[in-house]
Amino acid sequence: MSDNMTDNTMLEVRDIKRDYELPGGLFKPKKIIHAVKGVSFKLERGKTLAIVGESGCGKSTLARMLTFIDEPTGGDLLIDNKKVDTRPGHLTQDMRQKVQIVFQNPYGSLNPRQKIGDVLGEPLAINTTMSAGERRDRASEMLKKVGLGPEHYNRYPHMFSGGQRQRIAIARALMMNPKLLVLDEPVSALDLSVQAQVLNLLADLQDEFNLTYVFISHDLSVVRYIADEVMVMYFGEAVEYGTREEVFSDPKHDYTRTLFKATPKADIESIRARVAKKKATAAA
Ligand SMILES: Nc1ncnc2c1ncn2[C@@H]1O[C@H](COP(=O)(O)OP(=O)(O)OP(=O)(O)O)[C@@H](O)[C@H]1O
Repeated sequence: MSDNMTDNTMLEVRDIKRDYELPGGLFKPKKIIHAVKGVSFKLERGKTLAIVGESGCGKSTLARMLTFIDEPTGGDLLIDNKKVDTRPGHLTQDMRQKVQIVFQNPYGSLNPRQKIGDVLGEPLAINTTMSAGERRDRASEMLKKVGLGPEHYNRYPHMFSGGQRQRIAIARALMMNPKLLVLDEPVSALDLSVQAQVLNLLADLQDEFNLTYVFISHDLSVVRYIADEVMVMYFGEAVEYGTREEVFSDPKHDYTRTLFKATPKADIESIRARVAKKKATAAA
């Protein structure tokens, strides 16, 4: 048996880099920004890697490279044990479908004039030969999976709360049966109690579909709840990388210690308590 057949790795990133060139002017030389300076990690199927760090550390750039929005300037990206050809025009349809992204503010990406049922059916209309009836069934089924109902099918984005809109964005991301979800600050714009509900939903969907998550966040309380592994980024570099237990119980890097000190413990306890309470209610 080849290694690939036994390997449970969903995502492997080898020394990935992204530079941005800022054009110069008459008296100003052009400038290169090293947004991501060579990051490597491996993530197993069904697991969650949280990427933490303050604004500007390169988290979103990494997210954009993992989802093929930005082309890396160096390094390799392997998804499902296949090396991805990230050059424009070379990405296969199959690879594109395997990876989806959910952003912090789904409102920006939802067409205000499109009914939610059509929002969900669109990826199927573009990428499959499914009939309108089949698309409708699948969209309704997915609405149910994210905790919404058939009555929501014909409503417009403005008729939903922030938490519901994030559920819709998650549903849309799942329509093509992806294997990897990149979640870029998916709960940061939501109230704490709604955050807990959406995190719970993500955990349930992960179990049900064996999804692999890369979860970008600046919020350590959320990371502590959701992550199996944690990477801390600082000025484009991964300064810390390990299991959640390792990173939280024994942070190695000064930056991580400073980051942890800045997070009130009450936040962590409060989100854990809310999630536990929600789970208990659901089980009752
Ligand atoms: N398209 C771009 N052109 C030029 N520079 C960019 C571009 N995108 C990002 N950068 C720069 O790259 C660095 C990393 O940015 P990035 O958005 O990845 O950080 P981040 O950690 O996600 O921050 P935030 O949480 O604020 O989004 C920053 O210095 C940023 O200014």
